[in-house]
Amino acid sequence: MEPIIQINELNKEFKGKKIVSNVNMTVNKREIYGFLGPNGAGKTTIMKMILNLVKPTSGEILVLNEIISPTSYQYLKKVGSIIEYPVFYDRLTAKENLNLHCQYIGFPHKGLIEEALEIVGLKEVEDKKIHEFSLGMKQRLGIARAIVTRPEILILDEPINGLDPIGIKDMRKLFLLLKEKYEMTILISSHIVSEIESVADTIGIINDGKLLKEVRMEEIRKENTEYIEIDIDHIGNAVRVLKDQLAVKKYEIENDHIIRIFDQNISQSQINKELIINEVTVNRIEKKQHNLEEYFVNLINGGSRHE
Ligand SMILES: Nc1ncnc2c1ncn2[C@@H]1O[C@H](COP(=O)(O)OP(=O)(O)OP(=O)(O)O)[C@@H](O)[C@H]1O
Repeated sequence: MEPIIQINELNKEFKGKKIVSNVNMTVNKREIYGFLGPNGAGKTTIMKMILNLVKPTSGEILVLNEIISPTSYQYLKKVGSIIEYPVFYDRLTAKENLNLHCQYIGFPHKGLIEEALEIVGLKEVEDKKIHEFSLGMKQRLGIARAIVTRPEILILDEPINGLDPIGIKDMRKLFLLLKEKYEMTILISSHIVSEIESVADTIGIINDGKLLKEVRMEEIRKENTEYIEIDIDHIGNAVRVLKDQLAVKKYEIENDHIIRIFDQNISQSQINKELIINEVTVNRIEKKQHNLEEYFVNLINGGSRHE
């Protein structure tokens, strides 16, 4: 894996208030990096620092092996982005908007405009005025604008926010196309796990300006496939039995009566039997599937997982 964005010990303060704290992050070439965190976690601020729109208080950002300084701008030719909501001229058509953008940035290859519209699925409506566009169409046009120069890196701030289920599905397809066919590296922020769970290769989970975890999706899928959830009366006794009699190693205490067991080599019936023998009342025992949503919520809330 080849790092394409590398962030080291990044900090940002606004008027003495820490917004980003000691963030270390690596986005690898040709991956989709899902940047997950609740509203106000600091995602946009970090994206703006990568794009040199906001200056870090301290720390280092490397993009395509170049250390970003306040005067770096050449690298931006290789980076496309949508930060916050994409804005267009409402009375102009989709194509006219992209034409204007290319003139503005001095990009001469007009042929690529048609191609960008084709890629995002807006070729047929290129002559429609923007005020007739839906939110999903505007988001796709934003992406067309961001990819018209064929950047190596695409930075998208909440591109799925507010879209309907079909719009979300189309967007996911588009991300995969851009990664696979056009070999782009994509950094996407979101506060809704399910929006990017299926397309992300890596996720970085951020809360309160701190990167809590950076992990490959395949690891999460492997780690969190199935678990057994038990509802018991006596948490202390149950934990003792699980550890001493069954050598359970990976478990999580959800609350004062629910435990989740992640060890894959211990069966539901073994657990049930051992708890009953040891006089722990089992109210419920069942197999469940862990999903990223729970993983995310658990991390944000500082869950009590034992390994
Ligand atoms: N220019 C600024 N001056 C002061 N505070 C700021 C500024 N920009 C951002 N902040 C604050 O920094 C924090 C992080 O904001 P940021 O927009 O980076 O979060 P986010 O994770 O992108 O959330 P959202 O999805 O709501 O945009 C917020 O508390 C915000 O109010």
